[in-house]
Amino acid sequence: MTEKFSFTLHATDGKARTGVIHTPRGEIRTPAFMPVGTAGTVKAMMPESVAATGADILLGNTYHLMLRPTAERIDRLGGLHRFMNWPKPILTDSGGFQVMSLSGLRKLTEEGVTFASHVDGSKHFLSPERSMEIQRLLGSDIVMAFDECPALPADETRVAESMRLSMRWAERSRDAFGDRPGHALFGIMQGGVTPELRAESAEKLTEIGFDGYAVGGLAVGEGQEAMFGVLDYAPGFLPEDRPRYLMGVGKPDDIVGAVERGIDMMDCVLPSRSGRTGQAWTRRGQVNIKNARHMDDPRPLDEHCSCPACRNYSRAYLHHVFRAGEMISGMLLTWHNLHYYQELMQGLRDAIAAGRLSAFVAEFHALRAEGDI
Ligand SMILES: CNc1nc2cc3c(=O)[nH]c(N)nc3c(CCc3ccccc3)c2[nH]1
Ligand SMILES: [Zn+2]
Repeated sequence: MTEKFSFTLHATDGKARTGVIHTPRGEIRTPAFMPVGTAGTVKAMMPESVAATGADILLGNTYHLMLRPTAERIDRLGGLHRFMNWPKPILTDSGGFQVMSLSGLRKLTEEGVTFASHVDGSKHFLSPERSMEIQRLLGSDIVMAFDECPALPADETRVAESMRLSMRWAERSRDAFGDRPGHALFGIMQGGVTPELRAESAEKLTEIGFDGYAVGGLAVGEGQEAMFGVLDYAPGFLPEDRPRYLMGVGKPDDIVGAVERGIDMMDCVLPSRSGRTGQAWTRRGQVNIKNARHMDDPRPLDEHCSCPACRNYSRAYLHHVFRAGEMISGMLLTWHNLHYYQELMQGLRDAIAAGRLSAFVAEFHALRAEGDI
């Protein structure tokens, strides 16, 4: 068990890397997929079940938790790990992204952002300093700098101004974070789809110095082609001995493409959110279990999958409980999707370690039929 935060690279295959992030609360195998536990829970999952899928770390949200039950209350109750019964590492976002996408009535200044809670309309304020304090009260192991992610489409001038504000906020985040052994602070690169702006952002972050670096400002509607276009160069602008975290990504083929381009960590609500709507992700593509053609199908979702949903239930049963609106439906599909995502990550880690990533990626695409299976 280590008392400090460090990243060990074990192998590379092209631009792809595999390694381990060491934290006092445990190891994170990379490339890693991090399930999102927004309000202190991965929806429809017990923490033990999330751990059983193979997740080494999960995400919490400063924005949601500061509104309800508040960071001060969670601190008084022993911190977020104790509160939500998840003893392994937790990464929390800094809140700015969620303010812009969720809250009402906002005012953005150099100082920070004031906004109305989407829960009860009450007024709140976030700044680099306040975000660092909230994430410290929550006790998260990996803290994200407070940034601004511009809504797309945005013209280059707006993207440049927003990125430069985020870089000034990154410096204030670093200063406010202070020296916290065993806890990490990650900077977030912005700059839209403009290489020069991405380079300027990476330079500034590297100069300030962070324990890890996120590629922000993507997965906001730009589409996979534009996202991969940025990922063809942006990760390479970041220090290669530190973890690189692509925020908000994504579908299985987004994840494979991001890992090929040098990304080490990813998060997405997709496997849990789509699981609750009956959308299953499998090695052969997507299954919409609510489709009538599954009504009499005795086969499992995926005969190769070892998750509880695939081991113990038929497509017919899953179809039935979704149609009947039974709670077990979201539980089983979420478990399956998170299990599938973790199996995909294990496959990527093994392939990179064995120097056979291109063969793995070719097989990944060959197996995936288009549309519903
Ligand atoms: C879905 N697409 C998506 N693009 C993102 C861009 C950014 C960005 O540029 N800056 C920050 N700070 N966060 C972003 C997020 C939220 C990721 C998250 C959610 C929940 C918990 C912990 C972390 C994004 N999510
Ligand atoms: Zn399964």
